[in-house]
Amino acid sequence: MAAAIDGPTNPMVTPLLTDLYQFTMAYAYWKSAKHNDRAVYLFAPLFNRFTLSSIFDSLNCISSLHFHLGLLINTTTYPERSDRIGATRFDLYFRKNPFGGEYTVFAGLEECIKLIANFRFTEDEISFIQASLPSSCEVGFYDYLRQIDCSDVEIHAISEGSVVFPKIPLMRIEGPVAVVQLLETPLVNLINYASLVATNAARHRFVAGKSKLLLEFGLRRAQGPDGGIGASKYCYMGGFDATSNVAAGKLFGIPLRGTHSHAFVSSFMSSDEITEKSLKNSDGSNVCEDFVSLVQAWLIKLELRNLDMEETAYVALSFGEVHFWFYDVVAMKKLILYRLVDMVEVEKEGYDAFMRSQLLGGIFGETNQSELVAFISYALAFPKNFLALVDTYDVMRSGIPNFCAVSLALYDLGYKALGVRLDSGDLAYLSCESRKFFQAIEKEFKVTDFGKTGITASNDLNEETLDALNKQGHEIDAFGIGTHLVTCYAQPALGVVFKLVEINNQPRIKLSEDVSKVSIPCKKRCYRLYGKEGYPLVDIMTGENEPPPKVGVRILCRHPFNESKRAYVVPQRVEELLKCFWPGRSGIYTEELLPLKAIRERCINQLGQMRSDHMRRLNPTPYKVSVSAKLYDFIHFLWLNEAPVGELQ
Ligand SMILES: Nc1ncnc2c1ncn2[C@@H]1O[C@H](COP(=O)(O)OP(=O)(O)OP(=O)(O)O)[C@@H](O)[C@H]1O
Ligand SMILES: O=P(O)(O)OC[C@H]1O[C@H](OP(=O)(O)OP(=O)(O)O)[C@H](O)[C@@H]1O
Ligand SMILES: O=C(O)c1cccnc1
Ligand SMILES: [Mg+2]
Repeated sequence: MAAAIDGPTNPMVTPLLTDLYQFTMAYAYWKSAKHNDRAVYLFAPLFNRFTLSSIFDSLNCISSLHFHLGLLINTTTYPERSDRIGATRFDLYFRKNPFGGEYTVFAGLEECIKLIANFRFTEDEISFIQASLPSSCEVGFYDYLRQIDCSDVEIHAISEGSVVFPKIPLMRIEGPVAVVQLLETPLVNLINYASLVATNAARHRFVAGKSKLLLEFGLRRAQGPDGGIGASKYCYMGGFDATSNVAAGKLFGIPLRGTHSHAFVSSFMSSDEITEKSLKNSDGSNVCEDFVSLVQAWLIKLELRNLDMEETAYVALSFGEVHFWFYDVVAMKKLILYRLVDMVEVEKEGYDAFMRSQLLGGIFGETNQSELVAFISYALAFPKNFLALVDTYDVMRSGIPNFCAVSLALYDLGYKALGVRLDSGDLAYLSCESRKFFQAIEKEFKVTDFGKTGITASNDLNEETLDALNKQGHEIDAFGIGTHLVTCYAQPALGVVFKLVEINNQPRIKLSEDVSKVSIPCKKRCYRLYGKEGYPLVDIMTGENEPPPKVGVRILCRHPFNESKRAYVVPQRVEELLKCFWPGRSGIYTEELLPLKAIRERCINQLGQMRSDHMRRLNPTPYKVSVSAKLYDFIHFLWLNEAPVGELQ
């Protein structure tokens, strides 16, 4: 048995986190002594014995002997153990890939194992169940609940972070029927959103491209605290690089990233608010006593860069130690001059022209001074990590020049600014314009790599907008994505289901008018078959005791429900999908629960291995999910035997 496993991340995940009907069913199982029922209940009055026995001889889902005998062997109860003769088996799977895609990322397994490993009722919980069930329920049931745990339950599952497909069991849960029944709701709950949001993240990653930094910014818009924490964990698993969610950073070690908000920018009004203006050089060798003036000086220099150098008067300004010669003052606007005038000594010969120019206006004056002050304050607080939100007033007329002035001043002191965030407007256009501005500065002022200054974009981004941005061409390096990502706006739930596939070794099938809802019975083995080029070709389910597919040996893979769909596959690699993650009392080898980072790597690798036509957004090719010929025959035999024959009158 594995070492002690912590409880679920969310303390609300307890044995009570289930639907009432699981308790009423558990009571009814208990009342009819079926909760631990170990009978070999082999009864197939409608079955064609000859056919069934020949199918089962090889499939071995049920001992063929019993069918030869055609016996109803009556109930024998082994109340203390579930694994004597038979077991109850449920498959947890989904029927359709989300978001119109053809793949899903399996997530949430670790939390399931944490629940199972710690599954015990407290006295308080038992009292509550007792108060919630009809008073006619016998007290012996509560004694039964008192002693149950999951030591008799076995979990086989696909590794978390794997790319998975409809109908293939993600988990097989075996154990006493009453206990496993209680697990249905929490397990489905733990897998559903986790897999959905991990898939959503993977899809956003696919559109954004490998080289982009993806930041999950969804906490404020997530569906409650658990939605927010889960989103951060599973978006990271699905390929995001970092989160803004601090609690998730602490809980799971996810890298934290962030910028600042519009409120920070608009909270500043004047440079008087900056009381400490000094900033040390990055190497600590020197101190710039007035970083504010240095920035102001750079702003003026930047503005001049845009002006016609031939024109008008000559002015020389000096700000303390720093001297600038302006060949054009026409574009100087009132605002900035008013702000500067007390700091500026205008040399005699240029004075008149300088004052005249105040009235003329121009590009320079467009920058918003309170925004500049906000940027300066942020840079003084984080000189090594300066990143500015540049769309509070006007991106190109204010935010970008202000950012550049601050960054260039930082550069003078040996720091390199991280970049800007755009949070409104045409993100493609603004990113391209910003990039041009950065490149022009690199060229003109010989600032190494300034052209590569980072551009982060946010604002209601989703797969579609990422795709549109790609088509238009953009210069964005990082995307901050919230609402659409974490709420799974495009599809709010993944239809994960939990279906009984075998009880006491007897296969069960759930029929439906809708063929896609027919369950695949029996304890199964599942394999992924890889082709010559290294891509996964098909997933195949077989009966538990069928020989596994072999490398280089042709195997017939059949669509589980469509007779005409089948293909021979010669696998170059065979991977068994279901592994034991909770051995119950068998104590056999259990897969380790890997750290989140390792699961993320698995996820990224597996997504990278998929053939591109399965991954594309528009009309992706369905990945083939199949059954062996024997399992196919068995499913259909069982189907015919379970479905009543209609009568026409
Ligand atoms: N180039 C683009 N192509 C396609 N969609 C874009 C592009 N640029 C931005 N978008 C998207 O267009 C939408 C614009 O949102 P909205 O209409 O709220 O405007 P806004 O720029 O946010 O304005 P506001 O100043 O009111 O915040 C967002 O979802 C954004 O992601
Ligand atoms: O747009 P999302 O994908 O949800 O990304 C997160 C958003 O959250 C913040 O907005 P804020 O809460 O300030 O609201 P607003 O931008 O809608 O005004 C941020 O500026 C992003 O725009
Ligand atoms: O850090 C950010 O920029 C951020 C964080 C959460 C939401 N929006 C933006
Ligand atoms: Mg926004």
